[in-house]
Amino acid sequence: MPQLDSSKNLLHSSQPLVVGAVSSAATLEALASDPSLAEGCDLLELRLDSIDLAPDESRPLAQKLTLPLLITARHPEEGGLYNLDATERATLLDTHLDLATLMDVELRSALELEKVIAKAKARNVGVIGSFHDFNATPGDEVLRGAGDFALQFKLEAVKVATTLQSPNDLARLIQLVAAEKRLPVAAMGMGNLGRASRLVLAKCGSLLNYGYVGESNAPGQWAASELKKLLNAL
Ligand SMILES: O=C1C[C@@](O)(C(=O)O)C[C@@H](O)[C@@H]1O
Repeated sequence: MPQLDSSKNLLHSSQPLVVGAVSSAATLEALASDPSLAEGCDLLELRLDSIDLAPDESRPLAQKLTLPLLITARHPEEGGLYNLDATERATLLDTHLDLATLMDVELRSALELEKVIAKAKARNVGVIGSFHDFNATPGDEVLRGAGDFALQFKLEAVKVATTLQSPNDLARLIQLVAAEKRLPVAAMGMGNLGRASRLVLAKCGSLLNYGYVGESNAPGQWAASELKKLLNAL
């Protein structure tokens, strides 16, 4: 069920949204036959790199999903599986674009993926520029620079996922979401403070807040259904 909601509606939601990350073929198959597994999710992220199905296998499953879809084919240096090069990632994105409401590309790939980004924009698929650091949280100039890059490439939102090594790192992510007024921002921590960070950041202005459906694919995630319950309770 393609493009269930417009990207503008999602990206300008006044409420924090819960994104359910789908990272295996088994979970995609399970969701296609039982939509209730997506309980608590406002949208689903298809991690096309790690789902590891050919487009003619993944598309019919994705077509059965009943929530707006965010498509991602992650760069290997930012957590992507199977060492996919830019051409392979662009093909995965391109072959699922008609089913997507949002698309995630790493800021570092904005140039090499410019054709699929242009195609997404022409279809009103909102493009999120992302940055991931599985070791640390970089300095404030780098964190703020992510937004500058996203604006430079005319992307619709920016997302930052970093590993928190201290409460001060979390404070800096909170400052980032609170201060970024130019475009929608999503921020989340990984590591020991990851779970706490995802609650606080969602309440402080992070638009897209990732949990998992099926199996976790990042350190510090909540199950998406639990994340939604906790955010509602806070
Ligand atoms: O970039 C992100 C965020 C994430 O890594 C997380 O930390 O929850 C999960 C990924 O699937 C997604 O693409």
